[in-house]
Amino acid sequence: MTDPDRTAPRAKKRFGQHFLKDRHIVDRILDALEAEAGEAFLEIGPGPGTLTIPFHARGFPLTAIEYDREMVAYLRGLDFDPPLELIEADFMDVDLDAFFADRPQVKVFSNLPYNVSVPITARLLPYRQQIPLMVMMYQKEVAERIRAQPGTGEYGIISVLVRLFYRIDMHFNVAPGSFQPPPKVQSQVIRMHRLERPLLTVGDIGPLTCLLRTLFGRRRKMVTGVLKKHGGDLKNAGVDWMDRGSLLESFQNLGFDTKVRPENLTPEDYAAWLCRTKEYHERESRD
Ligand SMILES: C[S@@+](CC[C@H](N)C(=O)[O-])C[C@H]1O[C@@H](n2cnc3c(N)ncnc32)[C@H](O)[C@@H]1O
Repeated sequence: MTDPDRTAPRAKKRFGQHFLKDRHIVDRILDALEAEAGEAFLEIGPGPGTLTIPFHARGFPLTAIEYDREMVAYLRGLDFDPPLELIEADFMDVDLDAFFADRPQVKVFSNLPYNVSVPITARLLPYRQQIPLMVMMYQKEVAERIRAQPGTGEYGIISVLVRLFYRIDMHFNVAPGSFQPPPKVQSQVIRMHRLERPLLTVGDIGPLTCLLRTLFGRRRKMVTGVLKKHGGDLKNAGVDWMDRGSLLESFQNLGFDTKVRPENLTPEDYAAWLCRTKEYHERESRD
């Protein structure tokens, strides 16, 4: 389907463009999607179509969102049959409520622009019910943060948020030489499979993120101390039940060590804590 007369635009630094040139890595990413008939797919940042063209050739419905107008024009000039649905936009501005309203289940893949890889990932999480699987390439350190174990220096907000809803069941490293131009950093692809039963069953990402920001902003301090001192910040969380008193009461009630630090609580601990906090608040408001 490619038009041999057309030359892809040159990579631009400001869009984080490092194009995959290693066909073996391209195939590994596309195979990791475990695409099946009837499924729909979203690619973020197709660039010149490195992943897009071979994936489209596999015959699955694909939507791609690309910010760089020049890349969009280039892709539009290629003869995709059936046509590729291409949205020219900054992914961070796309109306995802509208996008996912029309598409009940969409597998997502991307060789992410590294400067916005975490915000893009965080922006997808509220739509997890529509996203059964993601295969994403990150700067290696970022992928390792997402995969990090509690108690380690890498473990943080994005590790908790992703793993409340997804199981990371596959990862592999990609060397700078697999890209054109080569980035200065190592890369890593991770596959995230949605959990059949999400760990978090109350509230949503917004309030939880507010709590995690308050805590991980002082990750070496004790959770109880941080809450006593900065729990007032949670007014901005947007839910009435996540108040300092309910959080402290349920924390104690769950039997967590009062000396524990934010980085020592697992995603399961955070989920249980939030659930108990909501129950506690509701009981208090009723009585
Ligand atoms: C690392 S390149 C990957 C290109 C191609 N998919 C590949 O694997 O070779 C990242 C792509 O994301 C695009 N991009 C950067 N920021 C974006 C944003 N905010 N929204 C959508 N696309 C973006 C870039 O223009 C670029 O095409």
